[in-house]
Amino acid sequence: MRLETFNQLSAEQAQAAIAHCVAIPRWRQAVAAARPYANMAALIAQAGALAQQWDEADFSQALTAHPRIGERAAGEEKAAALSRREQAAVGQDAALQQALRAANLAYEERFGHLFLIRARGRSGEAILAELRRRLANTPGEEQREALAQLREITLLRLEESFA
Ligand SMILES: NC(=O)NC1=NC(=O)NC1=O
Repeated sequence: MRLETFNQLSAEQAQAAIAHCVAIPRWRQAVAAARPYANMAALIAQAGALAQQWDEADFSQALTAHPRIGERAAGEEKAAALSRREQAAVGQDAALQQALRAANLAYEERFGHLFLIRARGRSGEAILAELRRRLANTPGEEQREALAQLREITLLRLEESFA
């Protein structure tokens, strides 16, 4: 979609146009309400600033739309298709898949929620290394890192929506 088109949509249509970026309705409403955007830089800047407001509740809500790393997102909606593409780099190596499964479980036991990472541009091995590194975080450190990763995924998806 062109940014000019996005600027002219109704509020509901604009929110629907960015629904695949992140499952946080409050953010989608605020990004749509801040239109019109003069250019992509203004959109990304505003979307990023709004994403800085995300708290633990927003994070939990967003996780419902992200499959575990290494697991294929089910369903045909756009967000699932994006997850599959973002995670394509994880590849099919059985040993790596097994190591990711074990590390994901350890992470979920320690932090009580899914491990989230911006997978785009990362190999499966790099993701596993990050997962193991972050396992050593305190809950506070990990909340900050996980929110930052959610922002990266969201802004990447937003950027390519209007590329
Ligand atoms: N658990 C995850 O990290 N999921 C994901 N990371 C991405 O970059 N896309 C996903 O769906």
